[in-house]
Amino acid sequence: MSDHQVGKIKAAIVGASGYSGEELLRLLFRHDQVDIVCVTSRQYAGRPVGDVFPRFTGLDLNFSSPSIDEIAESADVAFLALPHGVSAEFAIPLVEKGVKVIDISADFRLKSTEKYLEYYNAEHPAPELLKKAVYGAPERRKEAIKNADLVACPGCYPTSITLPLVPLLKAGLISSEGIISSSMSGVSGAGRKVDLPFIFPECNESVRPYGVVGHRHLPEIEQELAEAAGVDDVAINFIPHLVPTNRGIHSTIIAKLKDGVSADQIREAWNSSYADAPFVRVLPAGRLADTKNVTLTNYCEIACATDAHTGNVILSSAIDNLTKGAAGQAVQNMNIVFGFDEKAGLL
Ligand SMILES: NC(=O)C1=CN([C@@H]2O[C@H](COP(=O)(O)OP(=O)(O)OC[C@H]3O[C@@H](n4cnc5c(N)ncnc54)[C@H](OP(=O)(O)O)[C@@H]3O)[C@@H](O)[C@H]2O)C=CC1
Ligand SMILES: CC(=O)N[C@@H](CCC(=O)OP(=O)(O)O)C(=O)O
Repeated sequence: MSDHQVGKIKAAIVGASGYSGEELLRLLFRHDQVDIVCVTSRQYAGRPVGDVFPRFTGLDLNFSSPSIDEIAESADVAFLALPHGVSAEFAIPLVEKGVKVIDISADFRLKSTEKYLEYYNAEHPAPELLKKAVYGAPERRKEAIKNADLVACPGCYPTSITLPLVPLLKAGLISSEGIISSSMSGVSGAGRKVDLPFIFPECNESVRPYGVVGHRHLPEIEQELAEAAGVDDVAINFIPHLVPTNRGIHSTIIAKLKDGVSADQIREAWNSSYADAPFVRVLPAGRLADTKNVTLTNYCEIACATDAHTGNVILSSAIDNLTKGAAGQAVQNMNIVFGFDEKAGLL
């Protein structure tokens, strides 16, 4: 038994005043094996957490703005809930100082530095560290995550798209060509900031696509699908939409079925791939996924319908973008890294 299985670990939440940070607070406060020792925010440093998030009123914890050395001295694990680019600045020294890093940003998700430059308009800040980072999809990388010093948590849209598609590509039930995902996200996906297109009157009573060509999640999704299909490249259409809800992502994915493949075979492939995946819920025939059934949970529900008319399968998946799409998956990864029950703090 490792030391961590007998005692509590100390966690820092870096970027705790944002939406992913708030969700980490909610989940880690109720985690029996974790003590939150440090919650960072530049703008709210010195103020009680309950001042900024009234639902935490009464908790004896203040925001602070410590140096990276101070974070490393106080914590066994650091969750980075920071904008991409900034996250790497923290990850590099923290990993060097032996702190386990669970990064929620996009900085270490892409294996290709060329793709990072193309989609994030910046040279990758730490190509050497990128080689050590493990893409933290617990359903397919659990063994690698166990030994990781740096876990790159998958993006929210990519989580909702890869969970239904990967087992089907691996089993050769669908073609890797011509996949389309039309996905919808609640407004918290854009972060906790004041920005005109995201204020209430602009989003309410509105459904709008954005980033329909070349969204920054595209190379991440394609990287994971190509690996599953066992090919060098996969090209998909990914069409995100902003919808007037606070939380939740729904993806409707269309893929070409291989000859003779039935909906039952699709569900069988999912059930067998996800037999040991506590947070994937395969829905029975006749049901499709619904964000309201996963809100504030770490579940991803997946469902399918086959269409004999076109020979396509229509996949439907739903997650809470802040839980399975961000903080919940991060806690799931922390549980795996430290040898805790994968579900701890998440049910
Ligand atoms: N929202 C979502 O649904 C998802 C978000 N993510 C990713 O998680 C990360 C956080 O996202 P989200 O919670 O939405 O973001 P928010 O904008 O809500 O919060 C960002 C946090 O980072 C802190 N911060 C910003 N700039 C700096 C800086 N230069 N130095 C130190 N701290 C800084 C802010 O605190 P302060 O300004 O007070 O210092 C704040 O706590 C991003 O990389 C995002 O892409 C991933 C999956 C889903
Ligand atoms: C609604 C909205 O704006 N969503 C964000 C994605 C959410 C997010 O932060 O993406 P990561 O998972 O990469 O961190 C976007 O489209 O860029």
